[in-house]
Amino acid sequence: MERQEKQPPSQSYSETPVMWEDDAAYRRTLLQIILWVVAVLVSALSLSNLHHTDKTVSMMEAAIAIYCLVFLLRLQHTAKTTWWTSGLMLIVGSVIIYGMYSKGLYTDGFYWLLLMPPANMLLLGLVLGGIFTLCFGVLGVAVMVWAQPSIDGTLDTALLINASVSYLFLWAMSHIFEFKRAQMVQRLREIAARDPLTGLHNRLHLENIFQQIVKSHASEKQSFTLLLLDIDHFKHLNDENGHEAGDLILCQLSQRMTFHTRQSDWLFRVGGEEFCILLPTTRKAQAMELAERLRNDIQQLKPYFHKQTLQFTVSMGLAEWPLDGKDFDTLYRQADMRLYQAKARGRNQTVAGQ
Ligand SMILES: Nc1nc2c(ncn2[C@@H]2O[C@H](COP(=O)(O)OP(=O)(O)OP(=O)(O)O)[C@@H](O)[C@H]2O)c(=O)[nH]1
Repeated sequence: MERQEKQPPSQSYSETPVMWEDDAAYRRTLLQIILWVVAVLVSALSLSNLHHTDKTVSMMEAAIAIYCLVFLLRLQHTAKTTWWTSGLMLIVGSVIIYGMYSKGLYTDGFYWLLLMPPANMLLLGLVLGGIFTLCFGVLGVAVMVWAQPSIDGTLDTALLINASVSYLFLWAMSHIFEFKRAQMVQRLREIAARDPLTGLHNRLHLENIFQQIVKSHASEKQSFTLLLLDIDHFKHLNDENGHEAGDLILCQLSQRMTFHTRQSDWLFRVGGEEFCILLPTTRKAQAMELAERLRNDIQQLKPYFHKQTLQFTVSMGLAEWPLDGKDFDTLYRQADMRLYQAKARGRNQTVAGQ
């Protein structure tokens, strides 16, 4: 297979949405709690305002309560939670701003506005949450400057400064919290998806990545190959030279695999001495060339361990999508069967079938 120009790493987790539903699940749970709290709270406020103050605000609060209940019903079924959440924050923010503008609710409105930075960050993340926080902050200050003189004829500069500083402080704190949380989630994702010894991906997301590759290849009518690789007589190597020597072999093999593949290929350690490579846009014939190049290279590899040279070989089985199987289980089983054939035929060889 022709070695392609090095591309920017394609194995970024942000490009693999199916892999990381944990973060979405976190926001979903958070949303569920917040929606219930907001629905109950604004219903109570709506009833209270209906009797005491502004009827428009009361109607707006009732609208928020209804929106929350509809959102709660849709939450488990919609993939567009960001749209729904943005809608919620937009309505809540608008009611707060209107409340601040209408004279009677001026002071209360400001306190409610302070909820915007943490709520936006928690529910919408750094970028979208930041945009919402900025917009409502600017609107809040504008409303204070315009509306305040109309109440008593003067502008309370101290109050305006205090309000702005409090808002900015809360925004900064929420931003740092969300930034650190996102960083930690990313780090945990990387740890969870990698094999600590070789640094390759573990099998946790193999099937997800496979589905992703199928999706992109099906639309462009292209093929790709799944390669299974197993070290020959690894138990014997371990028994003869010790577990540490075995670990060294695993690491050297991983390095050679990385060297012989492109950055767009996916490398997994799927078991003790078993590896899987997904080769996008690669037909079996090309994959066979790569496999043989890799096999010959490994055969000549002589890792040095405790004053002795180690030698090992590998066997491989190939299967091409969609020729040898359309779903993950069928394709993997086919490659595994061919790997088994390679072992049965004497090891140190690749079997690709017809
Ligand atoms: N050093 C080391 N050995 C491991 C690791 N994981 C699994 N193994 C060993 O890998 C060996 C696998 O042995 P087998 O499954 O019998 O396979 P094999 O000896 O390679 O035989 P064939 O595959 O038939 O050629 C076992 O001895 C495991 O203990 C690891 O992380 N490090």
